[in-house]
Amino acid sequence: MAENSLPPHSRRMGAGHRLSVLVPRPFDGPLDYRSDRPLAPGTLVRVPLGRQELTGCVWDSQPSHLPVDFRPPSKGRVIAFEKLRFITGVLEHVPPLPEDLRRFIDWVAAYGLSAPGMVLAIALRAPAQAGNMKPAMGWVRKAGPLPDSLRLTPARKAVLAALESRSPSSTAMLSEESGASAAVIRGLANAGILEECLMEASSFTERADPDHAPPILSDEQAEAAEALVAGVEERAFNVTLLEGVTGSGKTEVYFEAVAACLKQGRQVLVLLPEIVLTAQWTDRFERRFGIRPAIWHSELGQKTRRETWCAIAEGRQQVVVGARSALFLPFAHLGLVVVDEEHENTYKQEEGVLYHGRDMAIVRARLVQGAVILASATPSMETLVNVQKGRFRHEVLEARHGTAQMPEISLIDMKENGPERGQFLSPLLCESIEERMKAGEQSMLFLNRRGYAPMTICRACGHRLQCPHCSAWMVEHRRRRILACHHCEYTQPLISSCSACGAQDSLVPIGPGVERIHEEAQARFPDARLLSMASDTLTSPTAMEEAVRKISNKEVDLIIGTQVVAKGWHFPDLTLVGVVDADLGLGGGDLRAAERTMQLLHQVAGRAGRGTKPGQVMLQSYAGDHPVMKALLANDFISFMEQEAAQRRPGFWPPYGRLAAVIVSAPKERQAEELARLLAMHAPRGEGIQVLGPAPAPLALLRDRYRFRLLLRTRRDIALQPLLRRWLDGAPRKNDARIDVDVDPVSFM
Ligand SMILES: Nc1ncnc2c1ncn2[C@@H]1O[C@H](COP(=O)(O)OP(=O)(O)OP(=O)(O)O)[C@@H](O)[C@H]1O
Ligand SMILES: [Zn+2]
Repeated sequence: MAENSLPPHSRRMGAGHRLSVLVPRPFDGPLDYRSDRPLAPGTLVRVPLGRQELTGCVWDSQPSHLPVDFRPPSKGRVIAFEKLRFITGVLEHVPPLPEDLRRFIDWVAAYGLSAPGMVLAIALRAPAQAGNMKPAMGWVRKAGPLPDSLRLTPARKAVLAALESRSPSSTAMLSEESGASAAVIRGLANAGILEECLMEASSFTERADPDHAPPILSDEQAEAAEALVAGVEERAFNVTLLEGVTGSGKTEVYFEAVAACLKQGRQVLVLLPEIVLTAQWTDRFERRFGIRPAIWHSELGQKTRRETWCAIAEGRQQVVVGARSALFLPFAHLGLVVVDEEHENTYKQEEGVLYHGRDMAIVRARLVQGAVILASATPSMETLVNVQKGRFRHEVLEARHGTAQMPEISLIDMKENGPERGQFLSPLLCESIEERMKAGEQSMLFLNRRGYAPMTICRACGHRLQCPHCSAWMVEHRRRRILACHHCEYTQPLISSCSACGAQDSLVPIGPGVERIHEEAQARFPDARLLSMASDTLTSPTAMEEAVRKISNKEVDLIIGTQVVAKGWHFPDLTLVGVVDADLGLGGGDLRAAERTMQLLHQVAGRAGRGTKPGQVMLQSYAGDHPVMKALLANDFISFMEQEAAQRRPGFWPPYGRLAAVIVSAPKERQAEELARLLAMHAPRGEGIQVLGPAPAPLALLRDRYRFRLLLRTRRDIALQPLLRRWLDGAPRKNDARIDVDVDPVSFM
């Protein structure tokens, strides 16, 4: 190959080539290595770093692909070629990271001011473990287009034809299907027509059938589906909000767009806000398309993870459903991304590399000229504003599917009609549950709080049990017989005497968690069959599947759960939803507290009456006059969001302005505070730019670190990233003090 035709990432100099390699470590950009042959960008390589050896990726950062506003700083010192270390190996059998994924990684890093290597680490979680993978003996696929010079005997033709319908294939299967001998297959491999590959017997991927079992859509559904299909058929970037009341069939409708994408031979990614929802979703997918899709989330085993990763890179796996990290999969030809329940906060990654799954889904799709569908009954303010501005399209489903009606919502004023002391379920709510049980219908009690009681207090001295590492109360988990901090991993066994005054049996639980509601329900309805659903008791998709099965088979009368029960479930016999504490989310008063409470309560209310029987929702509240309660009772989401918008617009609060949180933390309070004050002194200034704080974070102590927060707020037309870079690059890096940046913060803790 002529020297000047080599790409710049592998320039030839002296003996070998200079390679740019991004490694999964928090550097500003890729590092330079030396290789004795040029390697294409995307190739996964093993490289030495200090005394370690890591898997990295040959990189081709092109800052010109990023908007000027958030280009990362250009690279500093160039190391002399002779001093570069050699790469130690190439992961020959692992597909390279495609260009659009590399650009996506650059984008996520630049937008969130994260180290690109740490973003790459998310994408490498599966293949990095594949370093030692060897091709499976006897598994083959076509190596590429057939050379013109190839002599095609009938036997060879038969082998290639058999591979059309099933690839990769084992030699034995191929020989059986084509009638050709193993020698013919070996001959093709020796001629370079077939290649051995990584696949194992279990990983043969079936094709989804877009016409397997299409539903009969209502007129309203058909119209929306048609628009979504058109979006896919454009083969250009576009975003549509599919807004439909709970139970309107949003899933069935966007399945039509999935079918259209499959017909084009392109891949589909569907994001769900909770892993536990995948079980019911994959069942529905299977009924519609005849096969199960690939599933992607953090709890997959290594083997499945590797196989799925390769199948997606090779384009064999057509549909993936998963958590936000699925955005970092190496799709060969992605055509459609669906973000179901787009308003959900769980799409925000809050640890490590911070990113918002919904927003990054849109970036990912734009890089591949794909379509995006955002589905929700209660779209986020961000999305609604994008619709208003004409950036997103909008399809609406106003009616529930079939004969199902929207549930009737009522409020129980706890000031007037509350329960007796020490209890949490009002007489009105209990009566309704009893009625439903008599009628053979199911009820659900919702309380967004895990454990038995959120706080434990000593009756003798007033001491409250607190986490020694965080400014948070210890939460009693009676079933597990522990006290747990919900902000760190600290737990301790239940104690019987006060840790402050030593008084015996003086500790009393304050307030309810789901476990306590379960206990109360058990006492009130001794004959009822109860089922608890909380994220700490139903941890795996399989446990969830079992719970769902029980509910669907009517082996349960009363479901008691935290927010996992609120999400997209469909239980036709569930007719009553009781919200134990409707005011719970309104405290704390962060920017989106009201919006979020509204969305959550609307969502949980939407579980009632989805079948033929009408549904009823009862909200226990002390704040009946609150706009959220009024909006829920009037079923008027639109006016509520308009009021919210009117409150946020003047102060340039998101989505009318931009926000980034800067969190300063240190093991000593004074250290953190000093650095935070210093930052405030050097804060960016200018018209439309404002810095709020520093103030102690609501979680002032977390994992033994004291925390202070600053908030940078700008007008929408001012980009945050360059301001943040200039501001924070100048900050002193002192001892153990740390500065974390959260662009577009969702949590204000
Ligand atoms: N056209 C249709 N034909 C047959 N069944 C349908 C049709 N549309 C919807 N359904 C069924 O109605 C139920 C509700 O639909 P779906 O779960 O898609 O609603 P949704 O809009 O996603 O609700 P939510 O926002 O509450 O999750 C499902 O069981 C679904 O299979
Ligand atoms: Zn803690």
